[in-house]
Amino acid sequence: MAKLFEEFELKGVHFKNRIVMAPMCMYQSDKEDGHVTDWHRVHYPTRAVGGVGLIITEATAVQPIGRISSRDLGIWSDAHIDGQGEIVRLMKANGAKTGIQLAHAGRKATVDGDIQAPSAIAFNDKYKTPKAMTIDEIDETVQAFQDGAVRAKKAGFDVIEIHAAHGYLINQFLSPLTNQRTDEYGGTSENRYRLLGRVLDAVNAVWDGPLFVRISAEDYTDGGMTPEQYVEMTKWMKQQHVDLIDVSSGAVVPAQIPVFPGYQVNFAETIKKETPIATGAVGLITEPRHAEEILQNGRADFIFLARELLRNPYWAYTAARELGADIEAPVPYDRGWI
Ligand SMILES: Cc1cc2nc3c(=O)[nH]c(=O)nc-3n(C[C@H](O)[C@H](O)[C@H](O)COP(=O)(O)O)c2cc1C
Repeated sequence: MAKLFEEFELKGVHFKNRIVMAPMCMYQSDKEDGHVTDWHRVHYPTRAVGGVGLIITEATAVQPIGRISSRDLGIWSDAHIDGQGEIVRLMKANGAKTGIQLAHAGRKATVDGDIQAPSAIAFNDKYKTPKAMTIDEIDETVQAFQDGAVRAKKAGFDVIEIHAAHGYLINQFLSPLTNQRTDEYGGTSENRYRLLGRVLDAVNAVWDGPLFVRISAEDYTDGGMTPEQYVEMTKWMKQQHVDLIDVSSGAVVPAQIPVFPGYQVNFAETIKKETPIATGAVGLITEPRHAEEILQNGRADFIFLARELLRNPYWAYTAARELGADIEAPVPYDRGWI
């Protein structure tokens, strides 16, 4: 049996295969209110019908000030629970486990008004210069992640992923390139980790399901973070009951990224072996045999796919045929999936 179709369990949640839909912003909320729309109601359950084991929905803002765009999904108010619950129900009804990525954009927010970050440094000249966060604002943000987790639980999600990658707020604290604070949130790796550590504690207090963290393992810039440096932090994450590190890279500062099939897999492998902890490999993985190689060689535990699932929501079916795995078709598709 192909490993891609082997089951997996984390904290009592059973995954039917190792195929994960990576979070992808759709920017399809109406009226800047962060609510789910028909687009989400069609887009996400379609991937469930297509056989994806776990669907992690897009970066979902825990505070309006932390939106990447004004059309991001939100979970900053109780009014968001019903809409999120509806897409969870539709995904589950079609056989997938469900995850939400809790997010705050920090200095990469493109909303009206002031934006926040660890330090008052703009990403580039196209972005606003953020205000350096006060301790009170940090406290409010930690609380917002906890409130978001409570709402995600009420909506019925199986997995919470904390977005600590791609140069968004938590990542801005983790990397010395973006964090030039001189208080207890900046300087040493312990201090730069403090915001993520507090967010994980706050989420753990209200959440006992599988907990993932997405990191940018490599900043591709001198003086920035590397996978080896992240090993120290992923050990701390493991102590804080994190079950899986979703290993992405880049976007912390403008940098040239060498991109090729599987370009981030080595980072997932380093984190997995050195921590050790379960990892997700992501980034230009499109071929079933490539996915199988990564799993069989013990380089990661889950395969996260993003753009390939935009092209082919039935990738799991395609992969099963190619790898000779026998997977259950949705009953109405039985005559087609043979
Ligand atoms: C349209 C689009 C939206 C994305 N939005 C998010 C997001 O909300 N959160 C996130 O962590 N990554 C996001 N990403 C990055 C993907 O999750 C993934 O890491 C990246 O596309 C590389 O994987 P791929 O080669 O399979 O597409 C996005 C990517 C795309 C193409």
